Amino acid sequence: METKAPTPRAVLVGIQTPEVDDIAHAASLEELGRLVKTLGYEVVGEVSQRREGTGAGSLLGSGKLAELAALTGGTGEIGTMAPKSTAKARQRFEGAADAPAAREPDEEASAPKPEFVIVDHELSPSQIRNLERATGAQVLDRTGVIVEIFHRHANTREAKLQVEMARLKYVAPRLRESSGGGGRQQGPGAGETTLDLDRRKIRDRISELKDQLEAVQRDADNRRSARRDQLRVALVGYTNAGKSSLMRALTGSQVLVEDKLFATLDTTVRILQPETRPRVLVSDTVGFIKQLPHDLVASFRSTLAEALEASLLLFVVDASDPTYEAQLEVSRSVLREIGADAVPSRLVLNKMDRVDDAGRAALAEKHPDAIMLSAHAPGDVAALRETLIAFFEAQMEEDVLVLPYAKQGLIGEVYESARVLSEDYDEKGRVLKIRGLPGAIARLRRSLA
Ligand SMILES: Nc1nc2c(ncn2[C@@H]2O[C@H](COP(=O)(O)OP(=O)(O)OP(=O)(O)O)[C@@H](O)[C@H]2O)c(=O)[nH]1
Ligand SMILES: [Mg+2]
Repeated sequence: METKAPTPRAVLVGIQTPEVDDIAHAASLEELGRLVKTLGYEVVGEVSQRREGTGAGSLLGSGKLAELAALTGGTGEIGTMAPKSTAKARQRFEGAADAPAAREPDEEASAPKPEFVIVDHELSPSQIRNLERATGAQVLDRTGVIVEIFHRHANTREAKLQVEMARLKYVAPRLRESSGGGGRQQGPGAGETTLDLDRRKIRDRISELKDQLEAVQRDADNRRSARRDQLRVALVGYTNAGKSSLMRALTGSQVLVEDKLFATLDTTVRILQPETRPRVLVSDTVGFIKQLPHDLVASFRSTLAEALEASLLLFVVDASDPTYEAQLEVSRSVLREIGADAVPSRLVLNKMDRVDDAGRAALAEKHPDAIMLSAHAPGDVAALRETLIAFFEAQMEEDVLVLPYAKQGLIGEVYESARVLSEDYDEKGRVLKIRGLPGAIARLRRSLA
């Protein structure tokens, strides 16, 4: 009989810095917990502390560190390499404002100690080392968790290459001498430590990955440019906002919907249903999250390119989430970073079925131009479809094209990219009155010339 590997257990650690309010701090830890669950770990405890910053060598004050170590079965000591503790004034702020642990660990005597400490901030390699010494557990930071999720769930070749690259870039500075290693290499490359060697291997692999990625991305760019001038809407927004749910409802496609962070890691493109002429393409994209590691932003390239080339962005927001504004700001800033803020956009306040009347009124006042809906309400989705169609209709122009008899093969392309209002024949060829986006009409003219 096969026995299932036990679920790894993890303790979460969060620092509440002075600029973060209680709601945001709790939401951040809750989100971290969901990320950790996505990794398949069980969260068994939480240690939280108010501090001026997250830069201290051991992250936590000594008391909190001891509390954490008690949970994981560590010594609470980081040894001689630990930097000195904080200044007096800072200790006073921290001491006064110490938050109690939000969740108590399992008291079951027989329960195994958690093997992981997961910290809600980006840690330096030395902070990770210090925390591992003190807790005896393996330490991961938020970035590490996100990189790991992407690593496990990436599907397409492009996503896999990008994630491997992001992962290596994350791992390289955190490499340390293995306990047996640290000696000098013999033979070629002598004088290099094993650590240097590992780092060099990683550098080589990264440049190899870069080449492969460029090739894959050229293909993707070609596929995208074939879709240029088509009517394209991209669903963008924070993870778990309901983008894939809307995608399903709008296109009748079976994309994955899950109450899980980062359910979608690849971009999908489907046709708006019932189909229009010309048809509207809808893209579902990977969700954003706060403190997205920079190298992973690059790995969102396909999603972002999809967004950049869309005619319209729908910013999907979970309006029932108390921190929705911060989430919206995260999505906006990622898109701003790549210049997609020039693309016309509409705010979509989703999950309105979970918002009460007072909340609805407040949202309507704050975002008068937003589309409020529930992806689960067919009437709402039909109204959104009409809104999309009207958006494109307003940008379309009418024109007359002549399709020479020698180029009748192109008739399919005309019907694909524009709406044909009438067809006539004269001595030059087929005369088509069409309605479509100016870009699409210009492209048709070029291929007919
Ligand atoms: N109550 C309610 N739940 C919704 C609504 N839209 C989506 N959900 C739920 O929210 C969860 C996340 O939905 P998804 O569509 O997977 O969200 P997503 O934005 O694609 O998430 P990622 O792919 O992880 O970025 C699922 O459990 C959905 O059933 C809605 O309008 N109302
Ligand atoms: Mg999704």
